[in-house]
Parts: sequence; C-alpha cells; structure tokens
Amino acid sequence: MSTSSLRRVLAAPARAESAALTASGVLSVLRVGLELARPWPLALAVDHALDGRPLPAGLAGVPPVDVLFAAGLATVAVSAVAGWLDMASTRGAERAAERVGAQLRREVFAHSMGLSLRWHSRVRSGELVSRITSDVGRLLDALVAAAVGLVPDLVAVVGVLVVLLQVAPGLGAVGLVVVPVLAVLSVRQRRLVRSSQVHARAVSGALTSTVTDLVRNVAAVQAFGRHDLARADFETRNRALEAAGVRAVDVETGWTPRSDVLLAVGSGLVLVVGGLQVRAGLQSTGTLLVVLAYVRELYRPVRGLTRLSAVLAKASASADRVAEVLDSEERVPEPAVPTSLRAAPGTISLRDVSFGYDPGRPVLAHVDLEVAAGETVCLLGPSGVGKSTVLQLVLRLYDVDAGAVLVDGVDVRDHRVQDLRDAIAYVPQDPWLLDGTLAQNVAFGSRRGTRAEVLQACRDALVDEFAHQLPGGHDAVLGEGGNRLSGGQRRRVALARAAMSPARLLLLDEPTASLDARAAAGVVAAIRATARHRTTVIVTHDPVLADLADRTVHLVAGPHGARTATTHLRTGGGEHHEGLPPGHQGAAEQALAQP
Ligand SMILES: Nc1ncnc2c1ncn2[C@@H]1O[C@H](COP(=O)(O)OP(=O)(O)OP(=O)(O)O)[C@@H](O)[C@H]1O
Repeated sequence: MSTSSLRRVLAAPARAESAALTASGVLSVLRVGLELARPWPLALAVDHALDGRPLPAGLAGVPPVDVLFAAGLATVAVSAVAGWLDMASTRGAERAAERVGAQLRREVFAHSMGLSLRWHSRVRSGELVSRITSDVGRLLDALVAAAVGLVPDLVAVVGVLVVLLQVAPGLGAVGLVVVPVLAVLSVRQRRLVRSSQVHARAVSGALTSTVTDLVRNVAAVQAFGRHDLARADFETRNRALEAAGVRAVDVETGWTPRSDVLLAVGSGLVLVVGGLQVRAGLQSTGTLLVVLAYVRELYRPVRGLTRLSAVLAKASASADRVAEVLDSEERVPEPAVPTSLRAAPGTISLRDVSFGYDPGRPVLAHVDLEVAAGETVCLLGPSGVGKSTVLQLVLRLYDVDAGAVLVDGVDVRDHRVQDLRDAIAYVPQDPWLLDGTLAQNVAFGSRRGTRAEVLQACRDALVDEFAHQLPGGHDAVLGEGGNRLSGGQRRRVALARAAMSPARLLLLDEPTASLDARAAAGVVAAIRATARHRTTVIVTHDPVLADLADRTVHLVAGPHGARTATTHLRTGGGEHHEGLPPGHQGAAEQALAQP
C-alpha cells in the first residue's frame, strides 16, 4: 500500500506541475555535477603548485603561484554557482509543491463533501481536518525532497563511484566495501520509520478530533465547570501523541550514527591502504586526497537518500490516510438513467420503509406515508421515534434498507441527487449556520437568489425583528455555527433560508422550537404563506403548528422500529389546498400503515 498510495494520491495533481518539478530536478543534478568537481582545484594545487609535479598538457608552463590562485578562484566559483543552483531548484520545487498541495486539498475536500452521512458519522470531523491539512503537508515535504534530492543524490552516488573507480580503481573499491551493508540497513530502517509514522499519524488524528470536539463544546465545559474532564481527555491524547512522536524521532535519528560510522569505516580503510601505497610510491598524495575527498563526498548524498527514505516513509503513512478518503465510494449513488422531476408541487410517499443507522438497530420498520401534492402533513410522535429520520430519507441523506421513498411517484433513487435536493427546502432541527453574514446564510437556500429576495425572506421569517439590531444589519457576521445568535434567532434564519428557496417540497423539523409564543405565531404565519404552493411535512410537538396541517400522522414505537399508526384529518385550522387531488380528504382518514 505504501508507495502505491503515494503514487495514487500525488500522481494526478503532480502531473500538472511536472515541468516545474523536472526543472528543479535538472538544476539539482547540475548542482551535484558542480559539487563533484569541487575536489579538483585542491588536487591541482597540492600536486602541481606545492609538490612540483608537471601540469597536464593543456596547462604546461603556467606558473605554480598562478595555479594556486586559479585553484582558489575555482573553489569560490564552484561554491557560488552550486549555492545558486541549490536555491533555484529548492524554490522551484517548493512552489510547485504548494500548488500540488492546494489541488490535493481541493480534491480531498470536494470528495469528502460528497460522501454519505454514514461515512461522516464514522470518521470524526477532526480526523478529516487533520488529513486535509497536516497529512497533505507531509506529502508536500516528500514531493519537494524527492524533486530536489532523489535524482541528484542518486546521480551524486553513481558519479562518485564512477570517478573513484577511474581515478584509483583499487583504492576506490576499498572505500566502497561499506556500500552494500548501508543499502541493506537503510531498507530495514525505512520499514521501521514507516511503521512508527503510521502509528504517530493515527494518534495525531485522534488528538485533533478530541480538540475539535472540546473546542466546539467549550460552553458546556465552562457551564458545568468540567475543565478537569476536558483537560484529562486532552491529556490522554496529548500524552499518546508525545509518546508516539518521541518514538518516531528515536527511530528516525537512531540511524544517523550507524550510517556515519559505516561511511567513516570506508574513509579509514582508504586512509590506511592509500597511505601505505603513497609510502610505497605506488600512489601520489594528491590522488589519495582526491579519493579521500570523494569517499567523504559520499556522506552527503547517502545521508540525503537516507533522509529522503525517512521522509517518504512518513509521507506514505500520510498517503494511506489521504487515499482512504479519496478511495471511499460511500456516496449516495446516482441512477444510471435519471427521471426528471416535475416543476409543480410534488407528492411524497413512503412505501413499506425499513431503515436503521446501524445494522441490527432498526429505527423505522414497515412505515407507510402518503403526502399529496400541495398538502401539509404534521408528523407527530414521541422523542427518538424516527420523525427526523423520515425527513432525512426523503432528502436521501440516507438510503432505505427496504421499501421505497417516492417523490412525484418515482423512487428517490431514480432522481438525480442534485435535482432531488434542489426540489426540497429543509429546515433541520439544529439549524446549520455557516460562519458568514446573515444575508449569506439566508442566500444559501437558493442558487439564484437576489439581494431583494434575501431581504423579503428575512421579513417573512421575522428575521428583521433582530437583524436591525445586529452590527452590520443583514451583513452582520454570525460566527462559527451562527454562535452570535440566540437559538430562536438561528431557527428564524434557517426558516428564511427555506422561505427564499424555490423548492416545491418543504420539510420542517421542529420549526418553532425555542421561539416564544409571539415569534412562533409569526413564523407559523410565514410558513402558511410559503407552504401555500408547496407540499409540506412538518415534524413538531407544537399544537399551534399542528393546527396548520391538513393531516397529522403519528409515528409510534414498535418492537422492531417505528411505524406510522394513525392519521387524523384536521378540521379546525387545516386548509383545503388547491393542489389536493379530488377525494383526497377521505383518503386522509384511513389508516396509512397496515401492521
Ligand atoms: N446519525 C445517527 N446515527 C445513529 N443513530 C441515530 C442517528 N440519528 C438518529 N439516530 C437514532 O435514530 C432514532 C430516531 O432518531 P430521530 O432523530 O429520527 O428521532 P425523532 O423522532 O426526530 O426524535 P426527536 O423528537 O427527539 O427529535 C433515535 O433512536 C436516535 O438515537
């Protein structure tokens, strides 16, 4: 899974940056080439300017002092150009990696937004945040390290080997006896680093989840004075991460002295064997110095490759976590041949529906419900019986386990998901508000809503009663989750959102909860207005709201999940909607569910 998930995750976004990444690689190879030339000025100076050996044919006759100056200048020039190449290649790779990171975050985020609520309830939100931010960050570190390190370091190692074997084959071979041992040990090291990183990443994700949860519930922590519990929860995760981090660092750094000692053994062997050869007149001092310099020159790329291997091991642990999100197909499936939804108010039906969030824990069993076009139905029942669940099945936030939910007489699984959602305005029990302005939150209810429509919806849902007192009025920022508003104000914003939606099916979950009697009456009036041309299902415990409905349907708990039991026609407050089919009221009186 390791390298394959790295490839799986990075291949597509990195392809767009392949030119920039290749350019960085080429600049790095040039830098390595220059660095390979670094020992030569030293050899020239020692052998020809100091030891008086004859210069190579092309340089014959150059005075020794000039050779010394030229060697000094060449040393500076090589370092300056190598430094510039280093900067240019690293900058190019890091910029490209930032763009790859932005694209990858975009992909993971977009994919996760389409995954089913079952998936989201399993993977905690902090975990997802940690994968989109810090795991992607680690992948970018690996991308930069590979672009500027992998090829150049390999080129450097091969280059040093070739030069060594050409300059002094016997002496070079002595210095290289340690290389196979290094290779075997570094493969083992990579495995150790990877497994310690897999654990550290999992523990880090768990800490992020706990912190996200505690911060979101800071009001509860303070209200109950349970800082002790919050600190203990945090501390358990924090200590686990500390331990995992320390272990990962130990595993990673433990390698350095071993590789350094092995390389030093190579240098030591060359010094002893080469020194004996110089004493015997079989080798020049300059050549010995060059061979020693090249063996030492191996340190850097070998260390670089080891570090790269650790970075790749870390990144592959992160790539597994990112790939797990991208590879998840747990989304609401689209039909092969979608059926179009009509533009007029539609019907809603549940036919023998059974459903449970978790296997073996049914919530609804054999539920039947018919809502005619333009009708308003109130869904009543004890807490936890499954009323909100019915609304979520109509929205297709979840798919039924058995039976079918139909809109306009067509199974919701045969509608395009987006068409279905566009056809429904939903006010959930806990209004989902975003950290934007009041107007932005209301406009969320419609793709094409104008400012005038937003203001009208705010008037209809009595948002204006408090909007004018907010700093900035309709453009006031509501805070995370709308936390600068009261519960009742949040609910009115959610209602305004539904009021401005052009959808022809309206699903309201406890729309008057946390409103005082006066505000509830106002909202009820607004709902009557918006519900006139829509098919509406209202979940409520509020008798005033129940009076709005054409019918009330009771959901009662049974031994194997809830089922609809009785249905009542409203005679007092209910209206006869024009959209009701002829004879519908008689149908409304009959029991909908057959036990
Ligand atoms: N996301 C979920 N995962 C697992 N179980 C859930 C989930 N949401 C709801 N449930 C369970 O499903 C059952 C029905 O919940 P639902 O919210 O539909 O009830 P309700 O009738 O709307 O209750 P209330 O009147 O209190 O809002 C409950 O037992 C609840 O514990």
